[in-house]
Amino acid sequence: MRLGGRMAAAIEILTDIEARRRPVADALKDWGLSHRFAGSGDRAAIGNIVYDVLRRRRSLAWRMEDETPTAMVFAAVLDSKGMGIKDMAIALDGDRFAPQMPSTDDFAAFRTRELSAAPGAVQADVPDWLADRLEAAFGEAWIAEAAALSDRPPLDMRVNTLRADRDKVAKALTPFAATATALAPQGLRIPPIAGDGRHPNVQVEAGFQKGWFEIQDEGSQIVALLAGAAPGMQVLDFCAGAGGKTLALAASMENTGQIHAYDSDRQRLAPIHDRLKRAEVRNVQVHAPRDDIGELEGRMDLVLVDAPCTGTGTWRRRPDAKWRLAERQLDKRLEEQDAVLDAAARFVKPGGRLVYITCSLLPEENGARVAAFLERDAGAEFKVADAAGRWAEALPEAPKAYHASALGDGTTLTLTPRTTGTDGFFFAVLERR
Ligand SMILES: C[S@@+](CC[C@H](N)C(=O)[O-])C[C@H]1O[C@@H](n2cnc3c(N)ncnc32)[C@H](O)[C@@H]1O
Repeated sequence: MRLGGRMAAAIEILTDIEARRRPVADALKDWGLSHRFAGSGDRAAIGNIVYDVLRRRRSLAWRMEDETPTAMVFAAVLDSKGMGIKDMAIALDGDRFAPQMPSTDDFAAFRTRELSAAPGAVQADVPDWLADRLEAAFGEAWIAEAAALSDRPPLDMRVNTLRADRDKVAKALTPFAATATALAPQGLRIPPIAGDGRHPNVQVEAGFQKGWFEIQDEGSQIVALLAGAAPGMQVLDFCAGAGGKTLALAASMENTGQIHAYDSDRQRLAPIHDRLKRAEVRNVQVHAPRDDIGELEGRMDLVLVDAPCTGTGTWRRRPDAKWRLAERQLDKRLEEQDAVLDAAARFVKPGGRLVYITCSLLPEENGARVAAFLERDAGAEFKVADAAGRWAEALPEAPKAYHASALGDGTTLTLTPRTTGTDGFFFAVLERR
């Protein structure tokens, strides 16, 4: 397919997403199934256009003064290819599959408007209702912080030190030019895709099948490391889900001690079994949702709460979620976060730690939930520890790229694409007296 056909396909898919409120991955898959002539290069290029538009739909629409999929696709392709309007006209000339090129007048706004003149939420590419919250989180830098959530993401992997080391995995991944991550000691990164390509499917590599590495964002690797799981500990991963953090904790514990992996949703927990097997993790006991784990109460050195959240920190990878997020969903998440913190805290032994993590950047889901927990903690059994100090211990070589905030007696950390080059994460540690 030529550029015009790819753009037309992207317009069709975006129209479908909008009309039927479909998840982007489903819409792309369906398009692929009904257009089998399209090769993998075409699909990758079309997917990039669709994702680029979804990441920046507000700013693209503002610059075009037109929020139709056609206008946004033209603007996104001009940007990503660094192309002028004339060059675009030449590229589409004679291509019978190309969409109708907007007229010179239609491009008037695009040629003259400066994004810096747009309202903050447009520059930041976020829904209006989130602007105040992001400003509360990042102050003057909020627009730059939010805009960085619209960049294309890298592909990060965590080397499983139970099976391999970073040099060995980097060598096995030589064709993909994976390089060491800047902060996480066991991370490898394939940079964001420039142009039309796509990241390799590293899960078909022999090294992946042998459990040498997992796909895990560098931010997720860092917060798992900061949790401070050490060999011989008793650990409860209370929101284990598919086990991304569980696997990282098991490696930190060198397969010793015991991790109890629990989740209230059987479906989400399901993939953990295969992943544990592949990674040769032997210190994890998986507890199904209805299992009684009462006997673990008051006995854990470390309880990890990787809480259900709005996922605003992962918008680079899930841009459609940005536009679907509604205030009532945020409210629901806040209730779940309070419930999960209260439920998990019971398992921490005196002198043990309760770690609270989200992949959101909204203050209500982060510091405010920890503060609310402390208020409910009538006996003042828990206190906030110094998360910035934990970073210095766990990552002595790494620059202190995070945002730190004071809370109670301690500090909490926020990682963002702009500062740490990772997905957005929040990290707090509470110590039980
Ligand atoms: C952010 S995800 C966990 C991701 C996982 N830790 C990982 O690293 O792959 C949050 C999880 O919390 C679980 N969850 C929500 N409410 C819960 C509750 N009350 N008790 C336990 N788990 C809960 C959800 O089912 C979901 O799997």
